[in-house]
Amino acid sequence: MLVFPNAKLNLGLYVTEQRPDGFRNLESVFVPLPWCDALEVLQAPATALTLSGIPIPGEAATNLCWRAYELLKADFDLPAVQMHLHKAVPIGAGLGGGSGDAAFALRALRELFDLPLTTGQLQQYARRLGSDCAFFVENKPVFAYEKGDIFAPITLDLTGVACQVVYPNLHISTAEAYARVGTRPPRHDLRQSLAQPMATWRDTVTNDFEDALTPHYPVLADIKAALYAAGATYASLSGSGSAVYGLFPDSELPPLTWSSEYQVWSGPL
Ligand SMILES: C[C@@](CO)(OP(=O)(O)O)[C@H](O)COP(=O)(O)OP(=O)(O)OC[C@H]1O[C@@H](n2ccc(N)nc2=O)[C@H](O)[C@@H]1O
Ligand SMILES: Nc1ncnc2c1ncn2[C@@H]1O[C@H](COP(=O)(O)OP(=O)(O)O)[C@@H](O)[C@H]1O
Repeated sequence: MLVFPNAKLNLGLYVTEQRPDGFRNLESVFVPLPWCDALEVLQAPATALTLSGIPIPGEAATNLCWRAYELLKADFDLPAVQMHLHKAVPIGAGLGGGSGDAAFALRALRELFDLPLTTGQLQQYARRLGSDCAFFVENKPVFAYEKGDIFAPITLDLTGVACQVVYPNLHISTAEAYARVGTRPPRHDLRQSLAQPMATWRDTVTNDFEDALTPHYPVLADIKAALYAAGATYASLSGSGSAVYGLFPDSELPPLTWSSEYQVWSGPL
């Protein structure tokens, strides 16, 4: 079975409270971003994971695809599988690339072996692999809260919106980003703000990580300014960075030229 785990973007992100379990409560809107890895899962005589594309730090057994398999194997009599992951989504980018791989591995294993798991049950497994992993089970725009793993529906019309995502070859780990950010009450009602015309989002749809990280990584502000200068209606850091994206509602992407060291994805949302 061949699947294409996509990434995500955050439209606004408020880090609101410290939790007793050490995590933070947040509020954000997650939307699927069609920048994809490729993952093949086949029944095989012995379990193995092979990798290509962007190098992923750590042993195969720490890879989120492997951990997804181990998680289900603990509860179901799964046969051995051969998995191959081709990595294209940058890591440490705030694009949830690893989380997407994990959730798509869970989904592929459920389908391949006909596991009797509801969407809610699969989301519970996904939550054990990472806070934003459960989002990729349904993979549709949601308002996310608590650890970013509880969802409420949101209506968001992004038809005709073109997007450019710029990864400045800068790995910011999620743990580092959370260590640098404080907590504060939400600055706006995100769902209300996103219901207004996109031209108003610049002032109301903000990401707390952007304020916390930009003083340490000025390149983030430079990319955002370049996207606005090129005509973006809205631009922001995604998640805990370091990818910055611009939205262009008339489907027209600007002829922007970025450093050859950057990775850039452009297309409709
Ligand atoms: C910031 C967000 C926003 O969408 O995404 P990314 O930018 O990483 O894609 C998420 O909260 C990232 O979720 P995820 O990447 O799954 O994080 P996890 O593996 O669960 O946690 C990594 C570390 O981040 C911190 N963490 C994570 C989530 C949360 N709600 N509070 C936290 O404090 C903890 O220090 C934790 O040890
Ligand atoms: N399949 C995978 N793809 C990407 N990162 C993975 C994967 N498996 C484990 N990881 C680990 O997860 C971390 C990054 O996850 P990722 O979701 O890409 O981060 P971010 O959302 O911040 O860009 C890295 O420490 C990486 O080693």
